[in-house]
This record gives sequence, structure tokens and C-alpha cells, in this order.
Amino acid sequence: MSLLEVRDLHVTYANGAQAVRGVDLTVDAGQKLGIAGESGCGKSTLALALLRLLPAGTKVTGQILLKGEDVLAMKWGRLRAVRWAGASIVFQGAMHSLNAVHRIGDQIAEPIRLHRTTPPGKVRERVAELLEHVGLPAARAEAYPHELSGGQRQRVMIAMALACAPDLIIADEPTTALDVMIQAQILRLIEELVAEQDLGLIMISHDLAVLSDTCDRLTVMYAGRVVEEGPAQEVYDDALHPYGKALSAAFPRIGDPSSRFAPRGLPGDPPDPSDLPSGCTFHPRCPVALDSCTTEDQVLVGAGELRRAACVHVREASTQGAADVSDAADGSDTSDASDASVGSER
Ligand SMILES: Nc1ncnc2c1ncn2[C@@H]1O[C@H](COP(=O)(O)OP(=O)(O)OP(=O)(O)O)[C@@H](O)[C@H]1O
Repeated sequence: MSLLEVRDLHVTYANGAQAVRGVDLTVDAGQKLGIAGESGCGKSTLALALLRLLPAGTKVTGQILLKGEDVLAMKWGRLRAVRWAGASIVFQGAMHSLNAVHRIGDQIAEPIRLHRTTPPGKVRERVAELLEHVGLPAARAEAYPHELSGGQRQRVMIAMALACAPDLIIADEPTTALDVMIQAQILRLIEELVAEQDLGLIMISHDLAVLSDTCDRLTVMYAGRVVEEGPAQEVYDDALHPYGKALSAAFPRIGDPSSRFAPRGLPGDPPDPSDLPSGCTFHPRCPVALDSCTTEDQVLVGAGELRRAACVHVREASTQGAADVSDAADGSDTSDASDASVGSER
């Protein structure tokens, strides 16, 4: 049984915005899954849905199985326990998540006391152990959030997420607000903790470079759907979906002098989830869209053993049994493809 299995998850906000549309994903113990996509693609909505943290009035359908237990069917008491001891979330921007008027140690102790995962007399000891685990001196328990640097605060958030020994950590842009050096330290810390405690990890970011460096597998979301998935490094180095390519080309290859890729922005924005385009939702921005893409929706199709993408070019390549689906997705042999202005160097 997988640690987490999500099947056909749909999330529609009260205003009709279809933020997540039919997402399937699996995470096993010790596995690190990266979820990539621009702002507005539904990544945070997906993360919040996993622990039923969405606003009242939001419609969520499908299945979320945590160790085989259906999160969507859980009673309130069970759900509260699962939120810390089964899976926990590290959000971006620790300053907003920490309470400015309470000491760090008290804030880490709160979920431990609430869930009684440590005997009352041992809570201080457990807080000290958690702080040291995330690379902070135990004495920092006495500090207030404003007395810590951004990186230290994010370490506190990670300590809190680990407080009740969950099986799964969901990290939503955990390093976005940090400078590059601190970002690298926090990512290494998360990796070490996941390996040491055999946790499952879902890491959410718009930065494919960060995800490919940290995660085993990558899922690329666009307009609430998974449009590509596969081994992290392969997706980053050679994305099959035009959106995956564009996202990948938007980030520099760090430390790779032979890199042919320059960082560049993506033209346009993801669509409004209350007013999605017909056909493939990426077609208005796609450099290799065919006429049929304006009307025909695409589902994920396999490309090789471990990779899947939802693109007409990948589908055609797979039905033709073409060996080099990558070339086809580049649009190099598509007569009606428009000028490939993004990700075209592949
Ligand atoms: N409470 C809400 N009510 C209505 N629409 C919402 C709500 N929260 C988010 N949305 C919309 O749902 C879509 C997906 O948002 P979401 O925050 O999940 O995306 P994201 O990929 O995580 O982006 P970001 O990185 O900016 O958080 C967006 O169009 C957003 O405007």
C-alpha cells in the first residue's frame, strides 16, 4: 500500500473556479515528489485539499488515501490527529505562520501537547531534540520569531512539521522567500530528514531546477491538471510537454557551463480557472499547438516506461511507436506549428 494515493481529485471553489481537475498521484515512504507549475496552476489548492484545509464551501471530490484511509471520509477528530501525526505542511513565509508574541519553543510544543505524542513531562526535551534536529541550538526555544533570521524561522517551521512524527511532509514553496545560500541549506535539511526518517515528501515549487535537484519524481501541473510526470531529472532535462519545456527553460542550469538554456519568462499567464479555454487548456500559449488543440482535450499518455504527458504530439509519437517523442513534442516535424518561441532549443 502506498503512503499517499490521490485518485481523480477535483477541487472547485465556491466561486466556480476549477482549481484542481482530475489529479492522480502516489507517494511512497521515502519518496520525494515534486509538483511544479506557475502561480495559479493549482499546486497550493492540491496541497490544502490533501489535509482538507480548504475554505468552507469548496467542493472536493475523488479519493485521498493516506496509508489506505480515506481523508475525505474522515470524521473531524480523526482528521485533526492525521493533520499533524499523519501528514503535515510546511508553508512558505514562516514569519506569517509563526505567532509573533509566543516563544518558538511554546509554538513547537503546541501540536505535541495537543496530540499527546510525547508524555507531558518530556515535551521540553522533545522540543530541544527537534530544534537540534533542524540545526538550531536548543536554547533558541526561548526566542521570539523576530529574533531569528528567515532561514532559522523556516527551520522552526520544519521542526513543527516534524513534531508529531508524521509519515508525510508537504512543503509548499518552503524556500521561496530565502536567499540562494540559505535555500540550499534548507533543501539539504529537508532531504536529510526525509531520508533519515523514511518520510514521504511532496515539495511544491514553481522552480523546476530546485525540484529536480531535491525530488525523485516530478509532476508538472497546468490549469489544475497534471500535464507531465516522470523521473525528476529527466523531466527537467528533457520535458515532453511544451509547458514542461517552457517551465524548464525559464530556469538556468546552475553550474552547467555547457548549458544551452537561457532563463527566460513564459509569455502569457495560466487561464482563469472559472473560464478555462476549450480543448487543451495550454493551447493559447503553446508554441507548437495544432488546430485540433483548440477543441481536443488531452489526457496523460505513456512515453516510455516511467514518463507520461498530456500532449497531442506525445500521443501521436506514442501511437506511431516513434522512438524520439521528444523531437515530436518540439514541433520540429509539425507543419502547422506556430513559431516556437519558448523551449524551442530542445
Ligand atoms: N479561495 C479561493 N477562492 C477562489 N479561487 C481561488 C481560491 N484560492 C485560490 N483560487 C484560485 O485557484 C487557482 C489555483 O490557485 P493556487 O493557489 O492553488 O495555485 P498555485 O499554483 O499554488 O499558485 P501560487 O503559487 O500562487 O499559490 C488560482 O486561479 C486562484 O486564483
